[in-house]
Amino acid sequence: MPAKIAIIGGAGSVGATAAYAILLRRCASELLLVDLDTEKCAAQVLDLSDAAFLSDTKVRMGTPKEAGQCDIVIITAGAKQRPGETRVDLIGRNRAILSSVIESMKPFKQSAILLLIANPVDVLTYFAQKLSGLPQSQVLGSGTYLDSARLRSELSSRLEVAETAVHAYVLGEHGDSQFVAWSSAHVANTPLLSLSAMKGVDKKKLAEDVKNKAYKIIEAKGATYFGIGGVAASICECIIFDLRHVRPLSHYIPELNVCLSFPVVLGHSGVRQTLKPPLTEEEEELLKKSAKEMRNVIEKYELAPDQ
Ligand SMILES: NC(=O)C1=CN([C@@H]2O[C@H](COP(=O)(O)OP(=O)(O)OC[C@H]3O[C@@H](n4cnc5c(N)ncnc54)[C@H](O)[C@@H]3O)[C@@H](O)[C@H]2O)C=CC1
Ligand SMILES: CC(=O)C(=O)O
Repeated sequence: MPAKIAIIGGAGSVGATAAYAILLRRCASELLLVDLDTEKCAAQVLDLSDAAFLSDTKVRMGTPKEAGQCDIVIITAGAKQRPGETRVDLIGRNRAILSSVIESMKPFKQSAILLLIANPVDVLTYFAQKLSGLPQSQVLGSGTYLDSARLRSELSSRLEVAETAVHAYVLGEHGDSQFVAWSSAHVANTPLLSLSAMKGVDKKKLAEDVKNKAYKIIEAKGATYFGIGGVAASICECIIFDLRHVRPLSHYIPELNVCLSFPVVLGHSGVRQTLKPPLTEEEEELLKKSAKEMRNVIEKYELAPDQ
């Protein structure tokens, strides 16, 4: 299995945790960590080498040019939220970092998949599509995969059903304008909202708790990284083994002219198909609102010089 994965921002908490998860899932032959902080990056490689006995993956430090020739390039480089900051508050800093890392990696291997994780992930996915010149289907963001995992975990414990049987998605922005597609959520084809275990559940509060989970973690420990590390490894596995799993990921939606999350079929060539679930009128309104917020940020930063 000759797949090569690079992580730009690999010395950071998310990059190193993603590296560890990828190593444990044995989905790459070679894993390259790239970071401006070369001293810390070298130390992360050394630390990860202590776990190498669990895996066949070779982990080493790499250059941006080498990363551009990898099968998957994960971008975690960027500032993280301080307590109280939103993801969108990071756009000025992270848009500039994104431009510089993409330029430094060019030319890309033609079939490379770019996986955006740095925040605000939907807007950065949109800009990465423009800046990289790669086909839109090959540039995707982790989007609401993490939020949907948080939702399913919460529902699974309330319903006392395994998470894999709970089909429920958080859609839209990976951020404050996200919403839960309650109307299409189901367990074994039984609409979720008709289940007796859902009676008395405050759906609004549950959705707010899911939305605010990152804020709660950041407030107490400064960053989130285990969940997203697992999400990154799962996305890589799906791409490398052409698994065609359906996952809610950020990708370009032509009719909205933004990147945000709907479920997609994910395979070796990236996003193969968008599967937009049926939405109620109210959910359609929430979707439009989320897209509008993304578009406003894009328009503000589209022509702005890097700062
Ligand atoms: N999409 C998601 O669900 C999640 C996204 N994140 C985002 O991931 C990003 C990274 O978070 P952490 O790893 O906690 O931050 P961190 O501060 O631990 O790591 C960021 C790394 O990026 C590196 N970096 C900065 N500029 C660079 C450049 N030009 N080239 C190469 N490396 C560069 C830094 O040296 C640092 O090692 C943040 O934007 C955060 O908001 C975090 C958790 C979940
Ligand atoms: C930080 C972030 O985006 C998250 O944990 O959802």
